[in-house]
Amino acid sequence: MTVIKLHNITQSYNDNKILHNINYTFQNNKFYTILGPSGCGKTTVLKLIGGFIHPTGGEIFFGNTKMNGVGANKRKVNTVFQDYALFPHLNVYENIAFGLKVKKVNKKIIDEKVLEVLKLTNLTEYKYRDISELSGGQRQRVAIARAVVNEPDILLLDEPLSALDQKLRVDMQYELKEMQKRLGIIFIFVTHDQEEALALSDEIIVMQKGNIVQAGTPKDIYDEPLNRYVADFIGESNIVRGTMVEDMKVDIYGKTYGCIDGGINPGTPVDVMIRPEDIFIVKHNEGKLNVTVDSTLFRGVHYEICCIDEDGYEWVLHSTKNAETGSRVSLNFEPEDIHIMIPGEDEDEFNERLESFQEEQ
Ligand SMILES: Nc1ncnc2c1ncn2[C@@H]1O[C@H](COP(=O)(O)OP(=O)(O)OP(=O)(O)O)[C@@H](O)[C@H]1O
Repeated sequence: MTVIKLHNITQSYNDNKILHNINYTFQNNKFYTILGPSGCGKTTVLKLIGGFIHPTGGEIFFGNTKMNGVGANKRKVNTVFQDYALFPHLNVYENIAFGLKVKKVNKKIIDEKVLEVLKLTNLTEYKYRDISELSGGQRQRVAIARAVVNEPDILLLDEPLSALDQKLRVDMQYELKEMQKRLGIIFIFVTHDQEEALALSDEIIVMQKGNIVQAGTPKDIYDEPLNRYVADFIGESNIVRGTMVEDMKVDIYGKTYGCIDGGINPGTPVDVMIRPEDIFIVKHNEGKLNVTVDSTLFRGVHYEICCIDEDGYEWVLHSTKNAETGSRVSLNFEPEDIHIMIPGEDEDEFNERLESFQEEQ
């Protein structure tokens, strides 16, 4: 059983520190997504696991074996890159068989293995097609087939769906998830697309400026983001300033609301998050907050309704029913849907939480 352990990993390029003390353990047979904005260090983590670069500090283990200094060709890891890097002069079969031929694997075994991955990736009927005659999604599948034919323990996927249109992207997401289950190996997928991360992952790792800020199941991260940065990155949210009044009571813009969080000193400034789908419209004066409907947008599965409260603050909610612009209504939300977060701007507090999170890993 392969487990990848990153222990106190740092990475610098020319004295420029890119990764700061990364600690994380990847378990076997799980789909991981590394999520974060451009330049936060996602690809650098993949390159370290793939053995394309070696860490400036810290240790990488595969199981009990220390992998620092072990080259990419000595690891049971394969990578699917954003641009697929297929051989344009070879057909589908030849592209997939290439690595096995180089290793001088017996022709009959190559044939068996290629046929098996063609089936796995739904490419059997395209076996002898030239790469130039394939769609983007089919090329993507060839790249994956070529990566898995060597039976790696770990598959690294660096933004592999970014070149596909939206519909194809969603289809490929289903296929990738299915493939990971069938192969039973570790998939580590890099993206800056939060919807993709939520749909695909068993675990999401959120990165910011070379640090892991939060890691957990999609539901954990969506429901309980550690701070404003994570909440903003994952899903849509109303994030407002508040102050803890006492356990299970928070002040938002001068009004006190019940919440389910405790253990934070009264008077502590906090960020408060309420997801748009957790806010409901009721009759004027009958809810927690009187507002005027400012604008509405039809988003297909729901209406996105923007309201302004009596103090001029904006609240966005999602509803299957539309509301009339200019109408005066009231908003309701439950105490368990008020999520309290420590403000990200408070550096000391933030670093303390970051350290305790990293220690837990
Ligand atoms: N070989 C290198 N030499 C110097 N700096 C590098 C090198 N490779 C990456 N960097 C820098 O390291 C930082 C992290 O890069 P990385 O590619 O890991 O980010 P990323 O999160 O994958 O970004 P993207 O989503 O844009 O691919 C960036 O600031 C990048 O400029």
